[in-house]
Amino acid sequence: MTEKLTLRDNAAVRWAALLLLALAMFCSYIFMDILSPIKDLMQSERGWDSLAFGTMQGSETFLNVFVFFLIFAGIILDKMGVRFTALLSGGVMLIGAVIKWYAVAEGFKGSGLEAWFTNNLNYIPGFDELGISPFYQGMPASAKLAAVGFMIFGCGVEMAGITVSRGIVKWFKGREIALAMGSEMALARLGVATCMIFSPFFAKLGGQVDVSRSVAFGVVLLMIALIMFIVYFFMDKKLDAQTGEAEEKDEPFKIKDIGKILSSGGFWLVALLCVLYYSAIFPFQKYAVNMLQCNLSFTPPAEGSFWAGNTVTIIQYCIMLVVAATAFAFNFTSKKSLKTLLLTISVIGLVVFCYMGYMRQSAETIFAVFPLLAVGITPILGKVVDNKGKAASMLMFGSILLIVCHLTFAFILPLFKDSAIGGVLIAYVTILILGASFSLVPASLWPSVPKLVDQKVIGSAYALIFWIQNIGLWLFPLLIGKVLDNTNPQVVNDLKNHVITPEQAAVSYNYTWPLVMLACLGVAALIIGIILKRVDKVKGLGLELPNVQQ
Ligand SMILES: NCCCC[C@H](NC(=O)[C@@H](N)CCCCN)C(=O)O
Repeated sequence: MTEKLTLRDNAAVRWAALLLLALAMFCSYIFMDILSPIKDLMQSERGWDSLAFGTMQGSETFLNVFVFFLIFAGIILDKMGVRFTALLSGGVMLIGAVIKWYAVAEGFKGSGLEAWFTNNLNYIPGFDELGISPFYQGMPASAKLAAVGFMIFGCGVEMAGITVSRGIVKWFKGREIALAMGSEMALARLGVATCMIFSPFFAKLGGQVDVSRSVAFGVVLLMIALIMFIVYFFMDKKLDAQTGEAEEKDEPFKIKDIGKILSSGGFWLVALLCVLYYSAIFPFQKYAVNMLQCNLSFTPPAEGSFWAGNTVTIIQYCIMLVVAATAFAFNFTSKKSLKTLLLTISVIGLVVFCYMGYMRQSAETIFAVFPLLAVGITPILGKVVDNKGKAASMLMFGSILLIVCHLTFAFILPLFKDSAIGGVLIAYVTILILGASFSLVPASLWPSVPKLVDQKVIGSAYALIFWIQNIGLWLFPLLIGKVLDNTNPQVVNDLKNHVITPEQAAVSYNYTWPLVMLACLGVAALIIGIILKRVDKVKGLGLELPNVQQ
C-alpha cells in the first residue's frame, strides 16, 4: 500500500513554510539589536549613559532567566503546538516592541507616565540585593520603560526561537533538517547586519535625528513577522489535518515528560556545549568593535569623501545580499560549472567587501564581515551535516577555531598595532575564521537536538537549552566588563581623575584577559565536544550520522 503524501512531502511547500518562519526570525533579530548601533545617539538624545544603556540591553534576558519564562514557553509549546505558540510569540514580541518604541518616542517626554517611571521602579526587592535588577535608582524614565518593553520582547523572541526550531523539526525531520536550520540562521545573521546598517540610517534620516524612527522601523518589521506566523498557522493546520499528528494525540505531552530530557546525558552535554560556546560569541560581539578600536590604529577618510559617505554602506549591504544569495543557491545545484561560478561570485564579493571595510578605516566596518561568512556558509555546512553527518566532529572543530581566534586577538593582534595593513589583515583573517566557527557549531548543534530527545518534548528540550544558554548570555557581558576594568586599573583611574577623556579611555583598554577568559570557554566547549563524541560512539546517539534518510 502506498503512503498518503502530505504537504511536507512537497519540497516547494516545505521550503515555503521554512521561508515564513525564517523571515519572521529575520525581523526579530533586527529588533533584538535595534539600539545597539545608536548607543551614542541614545546618550545625546535621551541622556542614557553607559550604565543606563547596558542595563536596558541586559533586561532582554531578565524574565527568561530569572522568572523562568523560557521554561514555561517550552511547556506551552509542547502542550499547545507550533502554530499557537508561533502566534503567541509574535504577539508578545510586538507588544514588547511597541512599549519600547513609546519609551523612546517624543510623546513620552513630559507625560504622566514619565513622571511615574522617574519616581518608581528604582528597586526590586531580592533582585537588587543579588545585583541582577533591570532597574536602578536614577535610571532615566525612558530607559526604565524601554527595559520593561525589552524584557517582554525577550520572552517573545526566545519563545519564537524555540517554536521555529520545533517547526523546522516538524517539517524537515528525516529530510534536509540541518540545511533548513542553517538557512534560517543565515537569514537571522543577515538580520543583525541589516540592523547595524539601517538603524542609524533611520535615526538620522532627513538630517534630523529621531531615535524613535529606528525603533518604529523594527516595530513595522515585527508586524510583518506576525503576518508570517499567521500565514504559517494555516499551513501548519493543513499539515496536521493531513497527518492527524497521531503520535502527539495518542501520547499527549505531560509535565513529567521533562524528566526524560533531564535524564539524558547527551542532552546535558549539548546544553553545556551550547552555553559555553555561545557565551564566547554573543557577549564578545558586544565588545568586538571596541576591542578592534583598542588594537588597531585608524586614519579615517576625509569628511565628505566617497569612503566616508553612506553610499559605501549601501553597496556593502548589497554585496552581502549577493553573497548570501549565491552561497544559498550553491546548495541547490548539482552542476559543477554553476557551483564554481556561484562560489567565485561569493569569494569576489567577500574580497570587495573586505577592501571597502579597510578603506573606510573603522572598526565597525571591519567587524561587519563577521556575520557575512556565517550568512554564506551556515547553510552549506548544514547540507554537509544532512548528507554526511559528522555533527559531533564539527562541534569540536568549531570550538578549536574559537580558541585559536580569541588567542590570536589576545596575543598576536596587539603586536601589529602600529602596522596599518598588517593589523587589519590579521583582524580580517581572524574574524573570518571566527565566522567559520560560528557557522560550524550552530549548523551542527541545533539539528542534533532531535536525535537526543523524544519528538513530543522537543519544545521543552530547546527551551531548556535556551534557558541555560541565556544564563551565559546574561553573565558573560558583565564578566567581560568587570575583567576589563580590573585588568586596566590605570585607564579606570585616569578616567576617574579626569586625566583622560571618556573618548580616550574607550580606545585605551588592553583586552588580553577578557579574551583569554573567552578562549577558556572555548577550551571547556572543546572538552565537552570530545566527551560528546565518545558518548555518541558508545551509546549510538547517531550524532555522526547523516540526517537525510536514504
Ligand atoms: N533553529 C536554531 C535556533 C537557534 C539559533 C541561535 N539563537 C539562539 O541561541 C538564541 N537563544 C539567542 C539569541 C541571542 C542573541 N542576542 C543562533 O545561533 O542565533
